[in-house]
Amino acid sequence: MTERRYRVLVTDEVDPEGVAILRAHPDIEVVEKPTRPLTEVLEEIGTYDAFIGRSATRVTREFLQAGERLRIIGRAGVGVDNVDLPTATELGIAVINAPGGNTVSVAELAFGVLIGLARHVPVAAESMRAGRWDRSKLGGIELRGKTMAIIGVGRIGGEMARRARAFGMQVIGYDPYIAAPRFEELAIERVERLNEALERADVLTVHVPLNNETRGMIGAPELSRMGRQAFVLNLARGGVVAEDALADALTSGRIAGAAVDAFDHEPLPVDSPLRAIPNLILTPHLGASTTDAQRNVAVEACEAVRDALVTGDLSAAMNSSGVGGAATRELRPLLLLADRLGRLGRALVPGALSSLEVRYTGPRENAPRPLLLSALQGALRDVVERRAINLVNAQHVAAERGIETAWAYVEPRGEQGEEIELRLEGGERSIRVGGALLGETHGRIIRIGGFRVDVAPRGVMMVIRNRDVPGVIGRVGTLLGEAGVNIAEYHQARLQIGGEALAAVSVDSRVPANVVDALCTLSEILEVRQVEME
Ligand SMILES: NC(=O)c1ccc[n+]([C@@H]2O[C@H](COP(=O)([O-])OP(=O)(O)OC[C@H]3O[C@@H](n4cnc5c(N)ncnc54)[C@H](O)[C@@H]3O)[C@@H](O)[C@H]2O)c1
Ligand SMILES: O=C(O)CC[C@@H](O)C(=O)O
Repeated sequence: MTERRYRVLVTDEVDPEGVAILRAHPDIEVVEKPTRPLTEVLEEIGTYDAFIGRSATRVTREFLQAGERLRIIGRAGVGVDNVDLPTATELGIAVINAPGGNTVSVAELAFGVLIGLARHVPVAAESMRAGRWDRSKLGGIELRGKTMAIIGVGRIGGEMARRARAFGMQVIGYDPYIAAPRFEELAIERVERLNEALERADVLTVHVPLNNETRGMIGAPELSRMGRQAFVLNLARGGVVAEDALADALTSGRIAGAAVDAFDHEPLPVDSPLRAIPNLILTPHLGASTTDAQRNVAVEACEAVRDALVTGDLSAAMNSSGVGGAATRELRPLLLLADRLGRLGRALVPGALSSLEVRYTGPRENAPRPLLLSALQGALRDVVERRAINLVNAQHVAAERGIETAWAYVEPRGEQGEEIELRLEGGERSIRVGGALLGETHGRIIRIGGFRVDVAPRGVMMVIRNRDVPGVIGRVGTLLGEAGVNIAEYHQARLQIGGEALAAVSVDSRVPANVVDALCTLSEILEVRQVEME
């Protein structure tokens, strides 16, 4: 059997339908293991190119550093609070999650536990199992007419709003990062202050990611603003609602009930005081645990990891500095051209690079930033030791080396096509190199310094500065021919007759050092550089 190129470790019981997508690819070898302690994973993670898991495995700095070959972390789910994102970005490891696949499952469970609280379903079921008939003790309330306050009006928050309206509830929402039209579309009354949401809520439900801003956002002071009739739902992450404060509010009767699906420490310790509170419904992080959601997120994550590994498509990566999304796929020919221009410019500015600027002219206003990253990727590809440079860590690597970066967008004039210009500075030198896109797919190098050229960025490119005297092209051609180097394109440009000239020569293989030396000894040659374009 031929060896497969990429090894992927899959753990945490990712749905088989997703894993089958990886197995079906001839270049991918899949190893599936159950969830294990970190120490065991660390022993072998160095042999894998990608890892896919759910929330149970913590992808720490140590994990990422031990993964010497790791290029992709796939998360079959939404929250990536179990992944050390800054370290992944620093090391150029793309983090890909599966947003959206489990949204409805979480919202449905939230309504399940909410009705459970409103109608005492768990207590009633337990009392029946115990042989009792507690009908008079278990009177509930309707949801109709009550106010649901949604904290975080993203995907799950939006589905909560739709369901709440179907129940005849009033819906208010707090999310400072979401623009007004989404509130209008979901018929959610927007509140500007968290306190207003707390004071008006009969049901408070949190659907925010766990981060420094949201950790503990519902603590004792917030709970004290709520009505005694209120329910609190946390199906987001442990820590968004402070567990101790929630326990106090429930046991003191400050609020009527709560449901929690995600905890500070998972699994929840056996002796956790939360387990003993009667008006608290606990579920063991079940929000996404439906066959539908698991299939959706597994397929989404595995497809994206396969594409990232095999084709280098990082458009689904959440840490590719804003380069994610379908738009990136459209930008591919431009990204490739920017990378090649970065390589070319770098070869012409020896020594440490101090700045790189990108100017893009064309119709795509979103292009300059990704093009800058791609140009950096090309320019810095030899400076990162152990790891490859890519769109994920390009900006980080540049900042680490003190390289100033900038980009600019220029509106095209008339029939002008798409063009990229890079300006690189380092040591005593600075250079402008330019390229254009032909027919939306093929990049050409069109400018090197002050010279207009027209050559495809392929194979190996030689940039030869020479004096404009007769016979140079012949002599260069002869030396290359004698060395068995085939010339694909030769573009000679000059600024004035008899002045300085420049040749952009595309060749099919690298030119041996002794041939470059021989070229440099020709009296009319001023400088020879070669750049690997592939
Ligand atoms: N229980 C589960 O099994 C389960 C499953 C899926 C997701 N989750 C959790 O639910 C969270 C939400 O998922 P989603 O898909 O809706 O994410 P999302 O990114 O679509 O929505 C999150 C929303 O929170 C908002 N937000 C961020 N910080 C905020 C703040 N300080 N105040 C108010 N709003 C803020 C954002 O603007 C965004 O609209 C995830 O981050 C994850 O942690 C849990
Ligand atoms: O691993 C799981 O299934 C839970 C995932 C869920 O919390 C998420 O953030 O998507």
